[in-house]
Order: sequence, then C-alpha cells, then structure tokens
Amino acid sequence: MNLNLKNHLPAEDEVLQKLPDTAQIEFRNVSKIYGAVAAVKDISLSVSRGEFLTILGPSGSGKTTALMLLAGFTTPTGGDILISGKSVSEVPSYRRDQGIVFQSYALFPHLTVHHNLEFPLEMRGIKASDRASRVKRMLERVRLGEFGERMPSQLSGGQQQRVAVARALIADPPILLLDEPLGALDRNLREQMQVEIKELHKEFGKTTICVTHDQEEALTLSDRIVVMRAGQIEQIDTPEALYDRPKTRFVANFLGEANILESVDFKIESDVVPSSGMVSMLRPERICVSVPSAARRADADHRQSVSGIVDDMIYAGPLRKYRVRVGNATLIAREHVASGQQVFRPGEEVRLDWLRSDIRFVAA
Ligand SMILES: Nc1ncnc2c1ncn2[C@@H]1O[C@H](COP(=O)(O)OP(=O)(O)OP(=O)(O)O)[C@@H](O)[C@H]1O
Repeated sequence: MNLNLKNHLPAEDEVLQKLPDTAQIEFRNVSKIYGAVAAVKDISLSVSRGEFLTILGPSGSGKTTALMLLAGFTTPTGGDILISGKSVSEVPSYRRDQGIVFQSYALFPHLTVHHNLEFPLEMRGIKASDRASRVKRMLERVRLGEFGERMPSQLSGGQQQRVAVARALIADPPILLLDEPLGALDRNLREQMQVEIKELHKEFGKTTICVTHDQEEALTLSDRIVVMRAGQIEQIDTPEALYDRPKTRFVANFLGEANILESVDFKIESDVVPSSGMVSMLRPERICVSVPSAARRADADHRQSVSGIVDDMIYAGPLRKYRVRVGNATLIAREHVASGQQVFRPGEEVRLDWLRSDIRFVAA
C-alpha cells in the first residue's frame, strides 16, 4: 500500500466535485471482456441513494468484476458507469469518493488502529485536531474506543473487520463498497456483524454495494439483491420477492432449496395456468408433513395432498428436513421443530400437503 498517496493526489480543483453524502449509481450496458471470457456482459442497473444492494452469485459469475469496475480498479470494455449522473469511466479509483472494505480487511499492518482510521482523513487534508476527534468518535461508535493504540495484529478478526468498516466510513464517502466483508469470520461472528453492518447502514445512510456468495448474508442485509450468472444479471429484486417469486430455476435453486416439480407422476394443481417453458416450484417449508389418517384441514379445499414414503430425516436444531418419495419423485419438506410435533422415520408413510397458491412457476 502506498502511504505517499497524498503526493499523487490531484490538485484540489481537479478533484471530482464533492458529492452529496450519498450517491445514485448507474451501470449502463457495462461489459468487461478478458480475451475469450466475458466476466461482465452488458449489465444495466440503477442503485438508489442510500440503498443497500448486494451482488450475489456463484463463483466466477462476475460479482467481483462488477464491484472492481465501480471502484475504478479496472476499466470497462464497453458501456458506462455513472455516479449521481456523472460518468466516472475516466475517473481513477483514488478520486472516486468511495469507502471500501475487503474480505482481508486490508488494514495497514504497521499503523495503529488510530492511525489506520486517521489515514483517509489525512489524505483529504483534514486538519490534525479535527482528525483526532473524528477518529475518537468513530472508534467509540464501533465499540473500539479502548483499542486505538493497538496494532491490527493485536485484534481479533471481528475487531479488525470493525476497524475496516470504520476506516471506510470515517471520511464520509457517499458510497460504501463491501467485498465479501464477513467472509473471513466464523458463523456466530458473521451473524453478529451482519446486525452491526445493518445498523451502520441505517445510521450513515450510504449507498452500499456488497458482494457475497453467502445467500443468508444477502437476504439479511439488502434492500435489493442482484443475482448474477455467467456475467449477466439473472434477476434483481427485494430479498423477499427473490426468494418467494424467483423468475428462473437458477434463482430458485441458488437462493435456498427448491422442489422443482418437473416430470413428477402426479398432476400439479394450481389456480394459475403456466405459460410454456415454465416449471412448477415449491419451497420445502410450504409443505406440511402429517400421518396419512390426519383429519382434514379447515382449508383443505385450497390444498393439494399426496402420499409418500419418508426416505430420510435430518434434524438440524430448529429445523427438521424430510426427503419423501412420492411416486418417481423425491420432495424435500422442512418443518420448524415444535413441542408435541410428530416425528417421522425413514420407511414411514406420510401425507404431504400444500396450498395450491404456494406453487410458483419458474423459467426452465
Ligand atoms: N484479470 C482477469 N483476467 C482474466 N479473466 C478474469 C480476470 N478477472 C476475472 N476473470 C474471469 O472473469 C470471470 C468472473 O470473475 P469474477 O472474479 O468477477 O467472479 P466472482 O463471481 O467474483 O467469483 P468468486 O466468487 O469466485 O470471487 C471468471 O471466469 C474469471 O476467471
């Protein structure tokens, strides 16, 4: 990391005009081609001021490339990126007023926590007395008030991550970029940090773009999620819409578990007539498992029921997951564990039923 960055900064009048506290971002037909590989292929996307948008997708789908294009670490092969209406294609990364948090935190190892936070303020020419008070306030905000004089190596992973977020926010940039920010943390800490990041987002209101391959993280943090596949946008939606109404089989399978009811040997009852090229999908938690002789439910007229044989039952703390053979198909059903609930073992016959309105149709 070049600590003499200041010497390379452009004169004040050259600096991209200071943007308001939070910014609108637009990708217009952006592509990034590496030889025969289109890492990002003609993506268009608009992010509102203050929005928390997560880019989600499998490995190699172009998530990091999209973020690096926005950060200015790489230039598009085609298309344009606009921040608050202004093209930034010609603006180098150090002049795009953005806070960035990497999975590896990228803290300066030879600077104390205090100096790590002070660095972006110094780069912006903020005077020493103001810097000290801002650093103090920010360290207190991330509950690290006592840790200013420590070196990064003397902090836990979660604490280092909080320093990295604090450093990204301290200069009040309009945009915050998070690249797998919680990837290096264990599960409990990750959940705790998700809450902290959400709170910081609410408090600071920065337009935030986060890259992750962790579905739960995406669902928890985001106002909207972009699902990428092979360099293209497969679907953009709110977490709930994406999970509950995926448009394609890829999204249904990528975000959680899905029963794709294709070539099953029972007729799927639905109140909606699917268009051609669509297949039926049912989320496992929408299926109820009961004994074959169970009394008819009050809403039985709105439900479809089938009988099957339990293949497998997995207990996972708050959830119990069944794999049930129904004719030639295997359906997955997931139940929240509750007291007094009947538990079924492999080989037992069960009835599965679901609301007809819970059937979704996704592009095959
Ligand atoms: N500098 C590069 N040169 C050549 N190909 C590249 C380069 N950077 C990325 N790619 C290719 O572009 C595609 C998208 O890569 P990218 O890193 O954006 O994916 P990703 O979704 O972030 O994956 P991951 O979750 O594994 O980080 C991949 O096929 C990758 O091999």
